[in-house]
Amino acid sequence: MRELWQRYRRYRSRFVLAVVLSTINKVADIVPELLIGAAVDVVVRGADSFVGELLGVESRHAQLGWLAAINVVVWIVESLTEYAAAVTWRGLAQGLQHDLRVQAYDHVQHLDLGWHETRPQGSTLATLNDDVNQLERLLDVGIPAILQTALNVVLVGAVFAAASWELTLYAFLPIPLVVLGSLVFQRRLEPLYARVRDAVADLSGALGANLSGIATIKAFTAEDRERDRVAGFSTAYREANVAAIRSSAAFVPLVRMAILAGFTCTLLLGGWATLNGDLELGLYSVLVFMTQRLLWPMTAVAEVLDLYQRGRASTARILGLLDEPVTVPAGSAVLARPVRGRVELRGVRAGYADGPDVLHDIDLLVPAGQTHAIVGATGAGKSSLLRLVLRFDDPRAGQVLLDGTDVRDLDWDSLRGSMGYVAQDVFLFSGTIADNIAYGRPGASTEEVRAAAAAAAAAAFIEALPAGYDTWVGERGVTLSGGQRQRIALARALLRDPGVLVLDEATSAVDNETEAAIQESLRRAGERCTTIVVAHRLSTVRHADRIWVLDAGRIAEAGTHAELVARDGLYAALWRVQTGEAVA
Ligand SMILES: Nc1ncnc2c1ncn2[C@@H]1O[C@H](COP(=O)(O)OP(=O)(O)OP(=O)(O)O)[C@@H](O)[C@H]1O
Repeated sequence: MRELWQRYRRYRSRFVLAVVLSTINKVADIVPELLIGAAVDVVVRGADSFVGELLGVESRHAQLGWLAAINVVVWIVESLTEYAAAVTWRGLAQGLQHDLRVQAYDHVQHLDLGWHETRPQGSTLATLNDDVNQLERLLDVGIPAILQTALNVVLVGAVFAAASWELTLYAFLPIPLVVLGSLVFQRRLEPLYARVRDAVADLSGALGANLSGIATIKAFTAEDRERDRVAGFSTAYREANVAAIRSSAAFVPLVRMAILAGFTCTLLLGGWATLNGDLELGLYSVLVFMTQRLLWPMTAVAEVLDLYQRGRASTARILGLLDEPVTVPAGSAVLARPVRGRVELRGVRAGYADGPDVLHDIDLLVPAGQTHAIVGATGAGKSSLLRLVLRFDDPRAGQVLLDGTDVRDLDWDSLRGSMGYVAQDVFLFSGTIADNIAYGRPGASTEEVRAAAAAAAAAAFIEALPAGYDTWVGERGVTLSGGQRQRIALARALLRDPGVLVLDEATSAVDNETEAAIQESLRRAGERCTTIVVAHRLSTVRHADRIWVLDAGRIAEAGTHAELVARDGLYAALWRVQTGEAVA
């Protein structure tokens, strides 16, 4: 909470305003009870009553009239401040939750790809959604309730103290008990709620993953198994909640017993004091009412505590997410545009997390404007190499350079802004085909989008669709075939007019004829940009200026297609297998 207070300074004034409004509201809320006492006092003591002496009015009727008038004013003030306080607290809660969510999301976007790959998506989603909502509830309901309870104690305490020190002592007797109980419960509840939050993250993680993999689940008739697995996570969530509820629910009866003691003392001792003439009847009635007002809200303390603990656990998770370090931070160097597109890897060694090296001693140069291919067996490290060029990861040793500058020194706009990338598994956003192509360069004209589609050999199939470029494609482009999606992704990359085009199996799902068409337009586009292609199908890359053959993370050989075939090494063997000249 302290961290929130420090991070979000701009909300402080609104917070203070909300506190002031709630305070006025609480004062106005207590006054009518004082007025009851004053009314009793008027009826019993007439001209000598407190109100009569205060206002200098003798008639009981007139005194009661004054009380009624004051009552009306107080009620109006109470209603207005109630409204204003609610709007302010809610505005604060909404504003803060919005800021936190957007900030946390933005931070998550900047976390390196490795972080995303090792953390279940659902868990991040749970933090961005549920945890932020939980915090909103704490600010919206919890904090005002805590404040109201505290104000209650202070204001009612003041009235009691003015009336009788003895009674104050008895009426307030339960409060230390309640506070002590709260502290004990809070300590017990904290780990329970942390468990609830973890359980909900696991549950959404499983749900998210299963929905993404629904086709696989169906294909393996794993529906029952998956239902049981989700049920397992749901059970863990339920049990975590039940444990927390059991503890927090035990709190209310404890508070009730404490209240009973306080109330009985005020009722009895106050009554006896009134009978003995030590306490005015009006004051006695006020005190009895006030004890109720003081003590009953204490039963809600448990609920508020509940909210507070949940809110705290959630806040810890959100702030934890915000504190995740960005391990691949942007540099600040800016490249002159247009970039030339010279890509070089010098003595690069790379791997993932704590795992072994997957690339060793890579020295590779792609001169500006050339098309180079990277081939090799599956798992040889081709995609890992491309990831270094895009700087999704940093190498463990060595350097990756673009136009002679270490990519670690470049700002994202210079580095990724000058690259066009088509990933192995294409991701299309929910939107039209035109939107998806234009994603490569927001603000591109319709003509430019169409030209890019033509260059990716996608124009014909798009125009044959009933809605053409306005065809809606789902989040994963589910309404399109694999080859169609690849071509849209290619158009999206080409529209950027990139200095370096990075293609990871970008045409693996299209037929030979379409691939030939794409090759042709890439050759034309390639005149302007450097192209780095990863492909299994060697016919895709045979015209490349240079082909690098990776074997178990090392460069085994390099050269043109003709050179490599003549060399009769690894590439030649692969080529023979693929062209059917050799039987593997
Ligand atoms: N995100 C990752 N985290 C950890 N290890 C990874 C990750 N991606 C790849 N690897 C490992 O790195 C090695 C090289 O994988 P990479 O994907 O670069 O190979 P590839 O040549 O592109 O294979 P393919 O042709 O099958 O796409 C493999 O042993 C793989 O297990």
